[in-house]
Amino acid sequence: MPAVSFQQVSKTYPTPRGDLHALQSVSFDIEEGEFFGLLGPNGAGKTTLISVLAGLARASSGRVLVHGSDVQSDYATARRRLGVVPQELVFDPFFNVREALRIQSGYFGMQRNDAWIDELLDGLGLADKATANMRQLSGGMKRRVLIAQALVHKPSVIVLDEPTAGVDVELRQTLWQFVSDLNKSRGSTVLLTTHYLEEAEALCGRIAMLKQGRVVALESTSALLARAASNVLRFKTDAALPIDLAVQARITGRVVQLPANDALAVERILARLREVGVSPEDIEIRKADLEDVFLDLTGTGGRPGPVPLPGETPPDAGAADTVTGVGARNA
Ligand SMILES: Nc1ncnc2c1ncn2[C@@H]1O[C@H](COP(=O)(O)OP(=O)(O)OP(=O)(O)O)[C@@H](O)[C@H]1O
Repeated sequence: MPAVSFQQVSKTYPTPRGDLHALQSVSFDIEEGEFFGLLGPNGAGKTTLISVLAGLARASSGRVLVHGSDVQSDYATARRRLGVVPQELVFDPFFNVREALRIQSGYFGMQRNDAWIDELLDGLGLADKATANMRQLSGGMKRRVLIAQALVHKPSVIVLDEPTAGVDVELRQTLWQFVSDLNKSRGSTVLLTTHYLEEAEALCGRIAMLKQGRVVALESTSALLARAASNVLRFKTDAALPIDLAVQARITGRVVQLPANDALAVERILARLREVGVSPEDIEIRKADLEDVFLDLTGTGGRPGPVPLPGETPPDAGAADTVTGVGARNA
């Protein structure tokens, strides 16, 4: 039996400008013990799908099962098996960290849960904050508590909705270490949405990509990577690219990246640049990554969210991230 089964899930929001189809017949299963990634550009429907799974939103049609229990008709059983880490920082300011975790355990009818609470505090780097009031914690520490709260009832399915958006590298590493350990040692199923494609590539065995509420890819991470052009030519330039290259390029500020499978493709690109008088700087060839596939499939012409990949220029730092941006920037 799958850990999670999405069956023909649709969700429509009525808006003043007509119905908005946030999810359209989304169907896929997540098997027990999988580390599964849900990716998609902003507005693709990731949070809506997770809200339906967590019983926070009702699907307009279709159904979602958690270990066979329907999240609507058998909410309590399904919810017990889910540990959902929300995007927003919501917390009760009146309690200290340990109290908050004990109260959360109580919601699930778990008494004497302190051994597990200690393990969570240790694993998430919160051991010295156990008696700190929630109000006194930094944003990063509060996020760690939210994660601990989601895991306090030992759920078999862990759902992480962009848990590392805007958090520092240290927390990201602590979190991934901890969740990977749970996945490997306890066999927990993990469903992760993230804007960091590198993270999905490193952690997820299988990935679903959503675009405008529909599944556009559902494959193992390695199969998705195999879809990418195997090499990418990367260089810097201030000049405008000729349109035939611009339409294939991924551009971040001065950095241009073009699919180039073999030496001949590299030569052709360089010859074309010479022809139009563009001199590329810092030329290198790298292996294609998940972002290349993502851009190909979702056609967003940019990365999937506002968070830059490590080592890249943030999109709001004057970078033109789309093909049309090339013309706009360099025309
Ligand atoms: N309560 C709502 N009422 C109307 N429209 C909504 C509501 N919640 C979400 N939407 C719309 O549904 C679509 C999917 O939104 P959703 O938040 O699920 O996307 P997402 O993939 O999680 O995006 P992001 O990466 O930005 O978080 C968007 O067009 C969004 O504007």
